[in-house]
Amino acid sequence: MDPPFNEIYKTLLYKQITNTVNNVSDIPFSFSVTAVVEEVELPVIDVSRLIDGNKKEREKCKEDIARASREWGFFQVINHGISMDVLERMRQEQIRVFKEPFEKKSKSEKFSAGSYRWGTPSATCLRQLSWSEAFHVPMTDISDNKDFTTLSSTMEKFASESEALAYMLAEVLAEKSGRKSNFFRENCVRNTCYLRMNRYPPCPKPSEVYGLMPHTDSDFLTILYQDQVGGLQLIKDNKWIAVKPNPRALIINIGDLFQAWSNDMYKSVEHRVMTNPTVERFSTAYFLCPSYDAVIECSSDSPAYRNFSFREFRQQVQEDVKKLGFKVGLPRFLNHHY
Ligand SMILES: C=C1C[C@]23C[C@@]1(O)CC[C@H]2[C@@]12CC[C@H](O)[C@@](C)(C(=O)O1)[C@H]2[C@@H]3C(=O)O
Ligand SMILES: O=C(O)CCC(=O)C(=O)O
Ligand SMILES: [Fe+2]
Repeated sequence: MDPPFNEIYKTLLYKQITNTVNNVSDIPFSFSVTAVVEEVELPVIDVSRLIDGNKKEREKCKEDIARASREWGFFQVINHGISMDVLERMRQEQIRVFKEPFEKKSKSEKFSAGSYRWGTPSATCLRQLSWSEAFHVPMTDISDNKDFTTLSSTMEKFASESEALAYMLAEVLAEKSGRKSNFFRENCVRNTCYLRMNRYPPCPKPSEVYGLMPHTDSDFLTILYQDQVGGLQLIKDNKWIAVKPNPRALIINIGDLFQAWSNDMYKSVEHRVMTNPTVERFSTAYFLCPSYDAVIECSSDSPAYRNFSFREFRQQVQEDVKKLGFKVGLPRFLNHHY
């Protein structure tokens, strides 16, 4: 059974109509989202060259990763080392867990309280509603899980394979920005990372609501495993572009922490997910995060951001989402912010 999306939709639509009648400014939502967007293939990088390639091929691969992270903030990796078997098992377990009744998911004892999310609790207007449900799970919940299930063991396996890829990419990006690459193995240990399982149910009003509202990720980098339905879009050169699914590839995107740590060299790019009227969509994301006490320090003579801990960043994001209905993110931590 789906979460009560229709009810929240009706409530927010009613609010929008009454506001329009009463001339209260609530930006109409008919809508930037339907604007034509180009479908493109993101840069595709064969990362097996980092391990099997000769010196020249390795260097070329590193440069490809760094360039895509500077120019797109997004790229795809193939021959990434995460086995098809683990990916398929992850997807099957995910489909199974979302099939459970809404009441069971929302009171789920599988993971700690608040891991299951649907819609956008803070939404005060239609444009803030996300037509999706997710389990946003801290890895500690999985490693400490005493009742060993196929779900938790599959998540553990998916996470350990993703972790290896995430370290490898983060180390390349550190090296190419002149930073020490051991930072990640020291500060982003297994238990500080997050795994997120997303489900986007079919939506009867696809032109009026997002599957996932525009956001940047609050981590160092994200590894995304999506199905072939499509719907992910990102901003490039001030335009929304749609990502064409590639069955062989995983998507990598730079998060806020890497943008700050690299002093804006690598870009944490806004992205969103569009809904589909008939087909449900699934994706799984692995977020490379440091411990809450880790300090994100820009290395530069003129750092764009002040030093901040991951704890501070998360708390600020949560406070903004609660108070304003959206995440402000990095601009809050700019030096000379006024
Ligand atoms: C309402 C919100 C929660 C969120 C930030 C946002 O403003 C929009 C999307 C949400 C999201 C989705 C991806 C990540 O899980 C997340 C941590 C992020 O960076 O953007 C969450 C944010 C959150 O849950 O705090
Ligand atoms: O489902 C997708 O394609 C993107 C999901 C996403 O952006 C996220 O979970 O942060
Ligand atoms: Fe995201």
